[in-house]
Amino acid sequence: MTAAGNTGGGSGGGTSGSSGSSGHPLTPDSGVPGAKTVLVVDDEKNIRRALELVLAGEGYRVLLAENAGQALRLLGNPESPVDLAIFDVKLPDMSGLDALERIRRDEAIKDLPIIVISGHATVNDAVQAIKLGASDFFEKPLARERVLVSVKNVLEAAQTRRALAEVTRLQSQRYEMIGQAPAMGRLFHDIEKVAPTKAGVLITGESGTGKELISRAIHRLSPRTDGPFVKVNCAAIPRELIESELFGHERGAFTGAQARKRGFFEQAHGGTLFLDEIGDMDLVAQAKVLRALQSGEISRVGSEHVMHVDVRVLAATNKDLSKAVERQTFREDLFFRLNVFPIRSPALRERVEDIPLLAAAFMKAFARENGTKEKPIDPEVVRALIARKWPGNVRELKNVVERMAILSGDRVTIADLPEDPHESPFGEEDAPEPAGAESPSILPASPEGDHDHDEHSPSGPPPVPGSYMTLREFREYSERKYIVDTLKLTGWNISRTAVILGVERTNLHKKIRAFAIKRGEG
Ligand SMILES: Nc1ncnc2c1ncn2[C@@H]1O[C@H](COP(=O)(O)OP(=O)(O)OP(=O)(O)O)[C@@H](O)[C@H]1O
Repeated sequence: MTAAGNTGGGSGGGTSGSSGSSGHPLTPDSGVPGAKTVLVVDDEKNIRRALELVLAGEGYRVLLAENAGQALRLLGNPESPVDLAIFDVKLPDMSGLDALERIRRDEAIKDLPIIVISGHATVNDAVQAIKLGASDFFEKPLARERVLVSVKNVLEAAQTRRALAEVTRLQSQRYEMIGQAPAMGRLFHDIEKVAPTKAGVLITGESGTGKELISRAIHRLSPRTDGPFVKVNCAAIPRELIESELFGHERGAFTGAQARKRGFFEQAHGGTLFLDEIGDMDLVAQAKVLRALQSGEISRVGSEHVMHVDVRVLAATNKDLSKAVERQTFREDLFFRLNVFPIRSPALRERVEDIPLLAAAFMKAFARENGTKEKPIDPEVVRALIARKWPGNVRELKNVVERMAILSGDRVTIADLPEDPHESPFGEEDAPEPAGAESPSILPASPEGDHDHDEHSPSGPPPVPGSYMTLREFREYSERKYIVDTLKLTGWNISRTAVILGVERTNLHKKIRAFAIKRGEG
């Protein structure tokens, strides 16, 4: 299809379906149930008309606008939601890119998928469009197949994003935790299985990975949900007080015991007791906890009276308790009692694909809690967040997002990102890989200097407007550069790079081979 080949009647600001263009092989059909609505914004009547025919012929409902103002009015109409917009760059009242920027700032339509088209594309336009989150960019004359494939792909991707967002919403509600990574799927599965039982659960994982949230989810989804949830931080209680804190005391039981006190076991009766940092509990207290768990009976310090308590105990630690058992600083019998059902809370670096979701959720929560406007986070920032190593895990990510929410202007840009305090002074290449993370794997470097790059090869010099590069060459150049930049950002780690780029690892390997990317280049 070329615009020049189509003439005729599409008037600006209308809906298709009435156009009976003679000679076109496909019949426009706006009456398909559930048809997706595409808004075409172009000041050239021929282009509007041509796109209308092609899209309506495939069963899309088509809206037309001849300038940005008209388009924004149509997009603002909640009665007639638009699923995808195709914007020309050059419009009479405002550039299509400025309109795109406006859309991205409008809460109601900010996620609208947009394809940008241009009659005289410059490299800058293409870069700007992609930066503003355009899903595709192509130049006129428009090829029919190219348009249809792009529209179909963009709509499908948007549908997948929406489905994922819905799953996230439901999961966040059920578990009050966010996570789409396979490791989180396994975790949610374990929570579902163990919650209805009375089994002891030992939750292990690094600091800030969500161990407390897991224990709360288990309690909430258990038959004890209406009972109390009592959290005890074993590391924070002085050794000489732990017994009276756990089991309570009678008035005058020891110096300073001025009133009778109920202990945590008693408070948790009918509910759940969460013993956090259990690895820090000393051996004397461990023996008492074990006895309470075995018999279900406790006595307050200074009392002979035995009380029966019905408590489910969950425990968490960021230490390796089996090692503590070997060193005899943790009782083996208590370890087995607690560890009936072990759950491991995955580190953030094992689920980097969750970082965009978590960052967006923390931004939303921060705005809600502080009564401020939710600020969009630039994709560049999200990519940089994914590339970090996060020894402090989700807690650290949350702190960074909140800090950026405070410091940034209207939107969070890369300038708002605080320096990474854990950055290796030796540079990313030499930085040690965290345990469990994949070691950098990249294709073997080809011998130095064995690639002759012609001026417009994808790895050639950076293009500037006027360098007479075709759009295809520009696309390849940009794609290659982006892959190399992302590899650098992740310390040449293929898995993380693949996650950031949203491609399969095997696909990334293919691209690396196709573009002859060498480890460490750039
Ligand atoms: N999957 C998640 N979704 C949303 N927020 C999370 C998630 N995991 C952790 N957080 C948030 O990160 C912070 C730390 O979580 P939490 O206290 O549960 O971690 P922890 O493993 O118990 O930490 P510690 O070992 O230091 O006690 C909290 O603010 C929590 O809300």
